[in-house]
Amino acid sequence: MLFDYIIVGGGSSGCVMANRLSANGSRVLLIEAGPDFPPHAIPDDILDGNPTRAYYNQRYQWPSLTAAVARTSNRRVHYEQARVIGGGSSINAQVANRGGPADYDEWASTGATGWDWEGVLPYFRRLECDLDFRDRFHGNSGPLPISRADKGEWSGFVNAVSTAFEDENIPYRPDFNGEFRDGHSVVPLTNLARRRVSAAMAYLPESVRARPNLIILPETTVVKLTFSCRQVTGVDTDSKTGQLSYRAQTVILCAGAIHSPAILMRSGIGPGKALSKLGIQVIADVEGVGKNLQEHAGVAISAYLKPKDRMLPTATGYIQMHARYSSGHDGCPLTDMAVSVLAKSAWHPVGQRLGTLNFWVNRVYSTGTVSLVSPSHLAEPEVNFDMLSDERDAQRLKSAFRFVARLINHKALVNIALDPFPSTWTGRAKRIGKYNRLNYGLTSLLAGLMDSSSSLRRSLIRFAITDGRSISDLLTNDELLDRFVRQNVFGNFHPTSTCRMGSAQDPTSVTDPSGRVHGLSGLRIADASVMPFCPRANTNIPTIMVAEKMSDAILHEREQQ
Ligand SMILES: Cc1cc2nc3c(=O)[nH]c(=O)nc-3n(C[C@H](O)[C@H](O)[C@H](O)COP(=O)(O)OP(=O)(O)OC[C@H]3O[C@@H](n4cnc5c(N)ncnc54)[C@H](O)[C@@H]3O)c2cc1C
Repeated sequence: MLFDYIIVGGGSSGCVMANRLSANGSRVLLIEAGPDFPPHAIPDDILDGNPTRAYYNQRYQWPSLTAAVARTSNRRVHYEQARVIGGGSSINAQVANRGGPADYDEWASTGATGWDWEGVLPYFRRLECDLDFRDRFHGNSGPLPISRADKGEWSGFVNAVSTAFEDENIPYRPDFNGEFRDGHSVVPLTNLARRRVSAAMAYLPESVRARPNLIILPETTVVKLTFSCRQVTGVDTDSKTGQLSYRAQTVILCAGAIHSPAILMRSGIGPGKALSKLGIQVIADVEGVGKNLQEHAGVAISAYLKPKDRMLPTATGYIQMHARYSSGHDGCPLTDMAVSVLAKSAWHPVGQRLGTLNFWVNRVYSTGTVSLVSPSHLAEPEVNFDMLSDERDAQRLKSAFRFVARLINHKALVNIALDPFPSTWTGRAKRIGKYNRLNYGLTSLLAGLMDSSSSLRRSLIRFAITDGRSISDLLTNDELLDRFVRQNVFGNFHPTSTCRMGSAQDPTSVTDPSGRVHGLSGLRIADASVMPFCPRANTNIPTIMVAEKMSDAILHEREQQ
């Protein structure tokens, strides 16, 4: 069968595309490497309003994907990327930030014509059904519900952080998706009645799945694209049942910022020399494929909370507050930094006792790469983030550490956030964050010891939770702080920009502003990889906006033909 569209990847962007492009009768094939869960069979950990169980469930991830984080630390870690219908939106923390007008105006100024704020706002409105705000910034009839936990649910810890922010001139702003200045707020969530709503749930309900012109093919990996000269004609796939090819007039890559460039390169589209070295026949020498990789680089400070200041078991989510502020560093824009405030740091008993200020550089300048080590689809691409390689990012993350250390010692917090310590979401914290009985047992034991005496707690924090460094050690020794941030920096699972949009004259760009890959026909990209740079927001809602706008452009062009 010849499809009108093959969509590769059923993640945040792919679900949008499948819905919008199949609405007018076009024949659409959606191919997803991971499992599909129709609305009546969604696993409980995906539905959970508290995302920490789904976060680290290996069943929903690419198991062998690793990444080098920062050049100076030689650290290569498992990098969580979704492999399940709904993609990142099925396992993410459900935070629904948009980023601000300046992000998109800058996108447009770098060659993504039409992607300025006025150009993207209609699509932010179209994707959402905001349950709290009705004004020109918000949509109230889109597929994706966005709601905010009640401020009254804030724990004692989060209320005290709010007081500290107010004293730092970072005031409370009720609507983070409508006010774009420095401030702190309740977190907007892709969440309805305390349950997750993924892109799959929002865009692929039973009514859409029932369309006879839409086929969803789960547990099937796209190996590479097929061509006739420079015209893409379809895809080769691999699954448990064998290798099959499918044909379409247009293939749309929605495989995310790590796997879309990998599929391109396996197919011969990318940096010619590097592909030739691997024995891959070069179809189009597009230097920008896999370059310009960005992520929000961050570290964290955590503290032990007294029982009365912890999150109530009945409260929604686990990130209760989000803040943005301006670093004031030379050459950096306003609201370039972000802090998310976790009223509990993980699902387990230790996590329930720890509050965390997770802070990151929200407008990053460092860039990394995705490259191939083998032409085989069975080998994951090599991911090098090179976080903090741009000195502005390193300096701002260090300043942020000093700022958050001051915040946690604010008078409103000193009797609430006890024994604060530098923390990171890496190594030990990640291993113990996996949802299983052994980790529950271990953390129950550790939690009991932490509660039993303050001196024992301090020793445990110093020697079992951290690597022995205290906040004051890092504040008094810049070299130590520098080493700490470079060795412990981690992203927020927000990879973007490896196939960035731009003009055909720009050698770093891969697609035009409608997602068409330069120099080829029948091929588009419509996921987080096309973003010219990572916006000042968690990336799920911006990605869904990208797919909404791209699908509109495709349908519009089809109408004109
Ligand atoms: C653990 C985690 C937490 C996050 N937290 C947040 C948050 O709270 N808020 C927020 O805004 N953002 C968050 N994000 C980021 C956000 O979810 C992503 O930016 C967004 O999902 C990206 O959408 P995408 O469509 O580009 O890619 P994805 O959603 O990753 O979708 C890509 C899909 O393509 C499939 N695929 C890849 N290669 C192939 C192939 N060869 N063949 C077939 N299928 C393939 C994958 O299996 C996947 O399902 C988080 C992400 C993760 C992983």
